[in-house]
Amino acid sequence: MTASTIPSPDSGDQPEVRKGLAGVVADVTAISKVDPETNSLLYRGYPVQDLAATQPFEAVAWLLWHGDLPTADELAGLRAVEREHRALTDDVRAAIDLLPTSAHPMDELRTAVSVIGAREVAGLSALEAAADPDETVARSARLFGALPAVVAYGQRRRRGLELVEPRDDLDFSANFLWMTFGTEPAPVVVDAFNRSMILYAEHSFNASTFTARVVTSTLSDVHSAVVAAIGALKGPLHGGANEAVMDTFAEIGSADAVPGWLDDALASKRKIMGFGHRVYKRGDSRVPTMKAALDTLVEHYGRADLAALYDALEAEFVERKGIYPNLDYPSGPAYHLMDFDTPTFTPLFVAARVTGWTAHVAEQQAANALIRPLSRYVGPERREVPTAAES
Ligand SMILES: CC(=O)SCCNC(=O)CCNC(=O)[C@H](O)C(C)(C)COP(=O)(O)OP(=O)(O)OC[C@H]1O[C@@H](n2cnc3c(N)ncnc32)[C@H](O)[C@@H]1OP(=O)(O)O
Ligand SMILES: O=C([O-])CC(=O)C(=O)O
Repeated sequence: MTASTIPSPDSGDQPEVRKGLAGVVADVTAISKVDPETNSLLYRGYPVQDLAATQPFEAVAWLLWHGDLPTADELAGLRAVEREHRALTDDVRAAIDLLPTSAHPMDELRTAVSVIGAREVAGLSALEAAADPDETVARSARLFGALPAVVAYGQRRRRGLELVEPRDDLDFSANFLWMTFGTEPAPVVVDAFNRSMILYAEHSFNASTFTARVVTSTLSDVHSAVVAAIGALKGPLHGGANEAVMDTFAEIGSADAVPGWLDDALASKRKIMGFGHRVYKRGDSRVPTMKAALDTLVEHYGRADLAALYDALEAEFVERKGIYPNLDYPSGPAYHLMDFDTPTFTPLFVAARVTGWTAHVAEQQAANALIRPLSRYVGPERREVPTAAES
């Protein structure tokens, strides 16, 4: 919209307000295609379920940033950068240690990214710090390498355990689990975790990605965009729902308690976390793949009771409301079975989504326009400030 087409507040024109920007196409993207009609999700043209079945997460990170799957040399190069940044640095550890152990892990992670970002661009003006898309991708690869140690250390700190140093012989997913638990993870767990990372990596103009693009559009830098995106993802209507799913399961207790619990929840108009989606109205394209990964974990850990609760809530809620699970529904219990603490689930989402966010930051930088929508004013008409005598 050019300045001349902006409706004047006095003209009587009433521009349509799309609450929540629902249905608004805000820009183009070549990174992912979310298609609710075919219930599909493509990353740079590749079906996400095929990537999850065949690729290590590092290769998908490369794909999102560069547009194609990496050659063997490119993958080795990214892995070298990722490994170089795996260890928790002293400044980040000191910043985390300043926070109470009762701080939410998303707040820890947000703080850590702030510290890393300040270090990355120290000495640069704000304009210099913004950088170009290539430098943004380079910084993003370093950040991608650094985040697992923050998540792992946070959980260990809350459990009163010592830091575990990274291992160079493990890939991203296996090393993430190693640093968190200090034991060699079973292949079935690594595989489920790797799939979850790939499924969580990217989803077009969701709220946190759009937040990152808004920040980028002012010519701010990639770490500032990621800090803001972490704030957006924390909310239970978005990434925070994976934690909320597990809280719901804990509240319900067992499969046979589902109908009564749901009667009460719906009577009090509660939102059932892990269900519903702004774009998908007939089911989330990623759920079957994540549910299959969850099934392997249920089998591995012998937790048929959890699977029964999962199935019972899904069946009952879909039958009553016709609203389907989103990705947070299977990933919450999957992370629970892996022994992550519930508040750590959304930071795991961040460790994955940082790849998508930063790919969008680079895309926004390459064809930038300041993001600044309009609002329709509904407050009082112009009035006079009372004089001292009148007030
Ligand atoms: C990875 C992700 O970020 S996926 C999303 C994770 N978030 C959640 O799981 C939170 C629970 N879900 C929700 O709150 C919603 O479904 C959202 C926010 C994800 C999508 O919301 P919107 O597209 O804005 O739809 P909206 O919230 O208006 O829902 C439409 C109707 O369905 C109902 N509805 C939607 N989801 C749910 C739910 N999970 N539980 C109960 N009712 C629901 C709404 O109450 C509303 O009913 P109404 O028309 O009678 O008022
Ligand atoms: O697309 C959305 O609105 C939310 C979502 O599923 C995601 O970010 O993965």
